[in-house]
Amino acid sequence: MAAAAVPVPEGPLVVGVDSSTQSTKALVVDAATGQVVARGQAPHTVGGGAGGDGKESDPEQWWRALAEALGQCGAHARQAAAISVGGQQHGLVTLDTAGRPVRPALLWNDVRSAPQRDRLVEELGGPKVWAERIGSVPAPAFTVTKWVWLKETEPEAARATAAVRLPHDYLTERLTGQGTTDRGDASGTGWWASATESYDGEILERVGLSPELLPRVLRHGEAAGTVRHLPGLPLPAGALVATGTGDNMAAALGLGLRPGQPVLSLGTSGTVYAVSGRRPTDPTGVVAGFADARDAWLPLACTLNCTLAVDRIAALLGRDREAVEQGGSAVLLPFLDGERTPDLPLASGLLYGLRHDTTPGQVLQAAYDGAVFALLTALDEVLDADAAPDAPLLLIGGGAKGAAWRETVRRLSGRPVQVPRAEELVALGAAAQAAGLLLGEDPAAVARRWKTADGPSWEAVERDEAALERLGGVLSDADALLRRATP
Ligand SMILES: Nc1ncnc2c1ncn2[C@@H]1O[C@H](COP(=O)(O)OP(=O)(O)O)[C@@H](O)[C@H]1O
Ligand SMILES: O=C(CO)[C@@H](O)[C@H](O)COP(=O)(O)O
Repeated sequence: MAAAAVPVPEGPLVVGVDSSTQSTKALVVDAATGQVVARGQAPHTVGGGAGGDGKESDPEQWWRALAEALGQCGAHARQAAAISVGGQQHGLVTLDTAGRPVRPALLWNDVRSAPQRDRLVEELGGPKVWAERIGSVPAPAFTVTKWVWLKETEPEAARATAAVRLPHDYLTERLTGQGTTDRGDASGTGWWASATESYDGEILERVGLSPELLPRVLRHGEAAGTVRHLPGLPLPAGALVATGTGDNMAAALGLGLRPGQPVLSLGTSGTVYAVSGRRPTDPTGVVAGFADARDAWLPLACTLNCTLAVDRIAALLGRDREAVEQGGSAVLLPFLDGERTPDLPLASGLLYGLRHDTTPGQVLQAAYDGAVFALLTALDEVLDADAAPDAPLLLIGGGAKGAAWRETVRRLSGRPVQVPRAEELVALGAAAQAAGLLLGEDPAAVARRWKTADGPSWEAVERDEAALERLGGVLSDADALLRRATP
């Protein structure tokens, strides 16, 4: 059978980039119709740092991966009129006076700054003060905690730092030559106050970081600049560059979300979020009070252990990731990397409730249950009065392609589930932002016009209360163990 021909593009072409933990994905999209005309993907390496217990990546590798992913898009990328970069949130990129990385970036899922986080939260007056001012009680994911860790652990690297960037800022700056960021990604640093929508001078002073080292925060709809003459990068010089944003904010744009529509994203991180008109200020720290990429808010909860953790358990059991079996009493808390939601940065994985008749497939199902339970518990906190209790959960991220993930979410949430056919929603959101800038349109309206959220849906099933109760019970009874580092 002949391959289906890609229709001739109607409108100008735009590029959307997702620079995430595991890889860079690039899409070339027809701005008029949302048709993806070309795509590329190149992997990243995540290392453990000097002690082996961190999560670090080389920003130069992200840049090379971007060039490779764009290269795979062939001639289409060279015809793009605008581009935007969505990136993994929170990562600390430190640059020297020549704009080169001083050291590898500290990633969002590196929990080594947990002691610095605890101290910082107390020093500023406790969780409530942070929540009111910043919008979030920082987790060790937040950039501010990583900067303090760097100053204490590698003071020479901190001294050599002439600029501090987030992953998407770094890539955008390499495209334009301008140090810029946006309010969405800035809201995950811990030094951008959601109450005033500006950098917080007192926090910056407390952590010894000059505001001059930080990028300018662009407003929604502003341009970051244009693509410089960059030989070797298959993009036309002069193409418009949009602000870019954090990956979750980009996915929210990519879905054209309206307030209160709940999203559950299954990737390296698990996230649950919704757009809201109200600025979040959750003093428990479960809900991060991020800004979205427009002018609203994006209350969000994030877990560290999602698809990679469950895939690891499947590999340990020697099973395909779909080879789950129902039944039994096993409970698995898959906190292989420590955990952020619940706030247990030192935790490791825990398996409980084994019997002679427990099967490997049941243990694998228990890993899915543990990962999804943490997200659904947080979802209740993320959603506010805007949210309809029976609204379908939009399931996105690499895991949304898997039946075991989808069925676990249905069984533990009791909600209808919809899986958008469009797979790369972060990159599509970035493309919608680029198209919005180019055409002078609201990027969320662009995504709605592209019908990015369309896809099959599954009805609600009865919630598996027994499984939820078992998981909740083990989580609270094992609290002391989960707060301890493994010897
Ligand atoms: N067909 C599939 N079924 C289930 N999970 C999948 C499938 N394909 C990819 N994945 C999962 O998707 C994950 C990557 O998701 P993605 O959203 O691309 O991650 P990230 O953006 O965090 O790098 C992988 O860890 C893998 O477990
Ligand atoms: O830390 C968070 C959100 O607060 C993560 O969601 C990161 O933004 C990483 O995303 P992925 O690489 O898993 O997409």
